[in-house]
Formats: sequence, C-alpha cells, structure tokens
Amino acid sequence: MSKLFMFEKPLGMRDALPGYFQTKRNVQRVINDEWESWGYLPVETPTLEYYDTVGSASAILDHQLFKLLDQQGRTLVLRPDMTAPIARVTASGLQNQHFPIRLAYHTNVFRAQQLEAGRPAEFEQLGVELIGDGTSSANGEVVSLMIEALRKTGLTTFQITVGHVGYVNALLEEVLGNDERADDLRRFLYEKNYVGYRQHVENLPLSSLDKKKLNSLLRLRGDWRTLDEAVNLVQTPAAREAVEELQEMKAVLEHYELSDYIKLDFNLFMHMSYYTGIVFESYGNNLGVPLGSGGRYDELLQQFNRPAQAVGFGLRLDLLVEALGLTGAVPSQTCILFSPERRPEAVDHARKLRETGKRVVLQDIRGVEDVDQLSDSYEDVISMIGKKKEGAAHE
Ligand SMILES: N[C@@H](Cc1c[nH]c[nH+]1)C(=O)O
Repeated sequence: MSKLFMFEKPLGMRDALPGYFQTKRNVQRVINDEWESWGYLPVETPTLEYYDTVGSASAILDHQLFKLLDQQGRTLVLRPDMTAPIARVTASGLQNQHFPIRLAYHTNVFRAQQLEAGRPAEFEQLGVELIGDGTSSANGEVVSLMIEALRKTGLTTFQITVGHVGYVNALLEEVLGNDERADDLRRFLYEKNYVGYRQHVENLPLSSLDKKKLNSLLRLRGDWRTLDEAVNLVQTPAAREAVEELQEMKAVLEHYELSDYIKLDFNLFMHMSYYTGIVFESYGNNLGVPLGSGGRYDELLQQFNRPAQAVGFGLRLDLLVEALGLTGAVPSQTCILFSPERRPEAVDHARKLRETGKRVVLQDIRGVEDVDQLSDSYEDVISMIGKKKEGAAHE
C-alpha cells in the first residue's frame, strides 16, 4: 500500500464547497416542497443498518456495500438505498398505519466504487415511496411526481424512460426458461451493454428464431407506439399483463397531461433486484447518466412480514445540480468591520440587520489579512473602526 497523501479522501468521497452547497440546497428545497405538497411525509432512518436485514434487502451487489462490525460482532452496512429501510419502518414503527402510506426522504446513501469508476461512493438522494397501493393510478402518480419535481427545479430538457421488468422476464423465460443464461442477459441489460448482449445471444445454443426474438427486445424502444410492437413479440400472460399495466399508466399520465415526457424502453433493467413491475429513469440536459430512477417493488415488504405492493423512486441531488449547472451562487452578504472599542455597537448593528433578513458577517479588523480583498468578497462593507465621533451615523 502506498502512503496516503495528506489531502486524500477515501475512494469516491467528495466535499461540497460553499457555492455548490448553496445550489444543492436550493434544489433540495424546491423538491422537498413538491413532495410535501403531494402529501408525502418526510422520514429519516439511521445511516447504519444490519447487513442481514436491510443490507441484503437493498438488493445491491454485495461488493458495493460498505460493511463494518459493531461491538457485538454483528455486521452493519452504511445504507446503500432508502427503499429497504423504509420497508423496515413501514413494517415496524408504522405498522399500525393503514395503507396506502406516502413517505418522502432526503438523505445520503453509500455505494462502494471501483478504483477506475470515478463515481461518488456517497451521494444524496431525494425520493418518495407510495406503499400499499398496487393501482395504475399509483404508478402514474409517482411518475408524474418525478416529472413535476424536475420541472420545478428549472430543468428544461429532460425525459423519462419507462420499461417493465415483468415483460423482460417474460421474454427471457419464454426463450430460455428460468436458468442462469437469463441472468447473464439481465446483467448485460442493466449494464446497458447491448453489444455484449448481442454477442452473448449469438453464442447461445438456440434456434435462429429464438435468437432473433431475444435481439428484437433491443429494438423495443421509442414512443408509446412501441407498446404495439411489444404485444406482438411476446404473448405469454405475464407479458400481456405487463403491457396492459403500461397502457393503463399511459392513460393516467394523459390525465396529468404529462404523457409526452415519456419514452418507452423495454431494455430498461435495474441493478436493484427488488423491482417487479414498471421501472423508470430520468435523463436530463444531455447528462449521460440517469438523474434518478425507480419502479414498482411488490415483493420487498413481505421480507419484513408486512406484504404490500409499492412503488417509488429516488433522484440524485449531485447529478441534478450538475445538470442545472448553477454552481457558484453564494448569496450576497454584508460585512461589519470593527475595531475592538466599537465592538458593542457593531454587535448591536449586526443584530438589527440580521433581523431584517440580511446575512451579516462581523469581523474584527485585527483578524483581517488583506482589507481590499475582504471588501471585494462582500456586497457591502460597513466599517466601525476607531473612536466614534459624537452623533455620527454609521459610515
Ligand atoms: N432505491 C432506489 C430508487 C427507488 C425508490 N423507490 C423505488 N426505487 C435506488 O436507489 O435506485
């Protein structure tokens, strides 16, 4: 192991400096207000959870979990997502609350990254979960909420891509049965490695008709008309049900007048293995990675002994800030520069200005390195230096 350089941070960890922080906070406020105006109630859960309960239910690859031991020797994880902790809370602290339950969160989650990946290992997510409602109205509500929240942030060009895990599974099952070969193809899909998928299909011992069918999945993307092609490709009951669910969701989104934001993509398959139905991702401002994603997970809550259908999503705050490109907007501040004999007056004046809503820095002149530089960084500098002349107002 090489020696650590003093300023190094653990892999994937980032600092948020003032300009970025300010933008992030504005975005977060707008989104939280939107969640709450739709009746979603904010919750918080601990950063650490047991590996055996929430850790494994989070359905994330084991090597992406940060693990540590408590004093009793139990394995803990830094939460890799909020959906599993919320399932735990729903089945415990909220067990007497009737369904449907609408919850919101804003928190940091942790996913260990590989050396070359360059991705953050800790990032903030803002999300909602609608638990105990399996209707297409619930699917449509949650997708609409994602769109409305993104609109409120001021993001202009974005799109929501919708798929259905049940459909992909139905196709793979029809051609391959329920074996490992299907898992291999699922992995290519969630890695969005379509070249790898095609190559893998090519090498499978299948008829050319079956290979064609598997490859046809890759073409199932586009506007709502793609639903008709999807109906023709697979006709098993599970596939039909999936297409019907998407058709119903389309109707709901039309009622919200938001169906134009949607593109269908039947290749969409998520890294989280708890999804059972519709899945969706949002893309914006030419950022190559999704700003957020979610879907229906009807089997997760039964792992916590309170079976319930559920749907939700999370937005990545760091990527949203990047997509909006608003970094650097530190709010304007006033500085009161004082010398010690006028400190009481300076403190009093600062208090009064703060009461009017101003942001006021109180700075002892003796602590300043460079007065000119200091003046440049404030909107306004009030100096209270030296003996005050009788009756004089503040300069
Ligand atoms: N927890 C998921 C997002 C989600 C929320 N609800 C359903 N899905 C994630 O981190 O990707």
